[in-house]
Amino acid sequence: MSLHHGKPLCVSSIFRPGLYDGQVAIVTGGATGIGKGITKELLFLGCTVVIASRKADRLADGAEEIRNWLQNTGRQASLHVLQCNVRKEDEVKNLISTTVRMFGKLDFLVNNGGGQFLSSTADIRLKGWNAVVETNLTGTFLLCREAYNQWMKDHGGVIVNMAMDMWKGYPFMGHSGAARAGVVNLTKTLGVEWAQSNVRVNAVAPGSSIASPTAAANYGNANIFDAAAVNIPLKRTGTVEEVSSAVCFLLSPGAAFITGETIRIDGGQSFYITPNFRLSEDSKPSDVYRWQSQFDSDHPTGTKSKL
Ligand SMILES: CCCCCCCCC/C=C/C(=O)SCCNC(=O)CCNC(=O)[C@H](O)C(C)(C)COP(=O)(O)OP(=O)(O)OC[C@H]1O[C@@H](n2cnc3c(N)ncnc32)[C@H](O)[C@@H]1OP(=O)(O)O
Ligand SMILES: NC(=O)C1=CN([C@@H]2O[C@H](COP(=O)(O)OP(=O)(O)OC[C@H]3O[C@@H](n4cnc5c(N)ncnc54)[C@H](OP(=O)(O)O)[C@@H]3O)[C@@H](O)[C@H]2O)C=CC1
Repeated sequence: MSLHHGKPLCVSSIFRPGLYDGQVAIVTGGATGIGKGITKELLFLGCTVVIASRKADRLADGAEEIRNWLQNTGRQASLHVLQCNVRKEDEVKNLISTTVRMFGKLDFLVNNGGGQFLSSTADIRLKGWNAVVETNLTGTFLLCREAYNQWMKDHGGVIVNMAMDMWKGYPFMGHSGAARAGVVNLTKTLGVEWAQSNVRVNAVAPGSSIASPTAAANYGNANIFDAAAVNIPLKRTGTVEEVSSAVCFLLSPGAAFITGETIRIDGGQSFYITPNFRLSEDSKPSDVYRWQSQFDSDHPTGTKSKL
């Protein structure tokens, strides 16, 4: 552990201190989980960060925790909070315009906010489908469009979007898998369309394995991510910091010649097995998928692992 102004430096970033001095970023969903990790690293590297999501109490609690944490590293936080539901066009427009008005610029946009619920696709109601697609795909589109039109078109910038391990489809998350595949495709398109404005657009695709209390709470099981480890070639779950460092790389000049790309952060999981779901032992080839959860005691996935 190193010391900074006599205080223990309790975080490490592989990037040089001050890398993002004077830069301004928006991180959606920046008060929890992966977004909080990204916010911390950007602040640590000198960036001004605006975190934005739906719930004011979450934003306030997250901001307080982040400020306290940053103080312990000996740095001053330039952290700001704006409420925004990415599904609402007027709120997205307001988030971008307020940020540009307050800080005079917008260098980075991290479209991290999002999520879904588990359901067999046959049981998803239209309202639920729309909620997930609007959150993950339409919200990403709206934020990209507004960031570009209101600032980046004339000044350049970098955008990082959020995908997931939907490469082979995503049983029981059909809505989110489809939306995230759309995000990957949109990322390629924008990488080409906006290159003329020196705007780079990339994405990260975490495996189903980045543990955070808020993410796990969404599925009603605090250990839901741990159960994924057995199907990950690197034999462990990932951390929010490991997503953050990939995002910070994509935002950095080190990635100046990378655009339209999606980086997998999944310990090799997506090259090995479809996440978390498997055909039941008695299924015939024509059978529909039957969900066997990692927690199904009759068929614990772990005992079937060949690794
Ligand atoms: C074993 C291994 C596994 C392993 C599984 C591990 C997964 C790891 C991979 C991915 C990890 C992550 O993404 S972790 C991130 C997790 N975090 C999140 O998901 C947070 C954000 N999510 C959400 O807010 C919600 O899920 C989302 C649906 C998107 C928005 O909800 P809202 O309440 O705002 O939406 P509304 O517009 O009110 O519409 C809600 C409608 O959605 C549907 N709906 C919502 N929740 C529902 C539910 N639980 N079940 C059915 N249907 C539901 C209903 O139709 C609702 O309508 P009514 O019928 O009228 O009520
Ligand atoms: N954890 C994992 O293994 C994986 C996560 N992901 C994705 O990474 C991102 C971060 O997830 P994670 O940190 O794990 O989970 P969290 O549940 O902690 O984070 C989700 C964040 O998104 C925000 N959010 C959700 N809906 C909206 C909305 N409509 N408008 C604005 N903000 C919204 C939430 O804030 P609020 O409730 O205040 O709106 C919350 O801060 C998500 O997109 C997630 O789906 C992808 C693959 C794997």
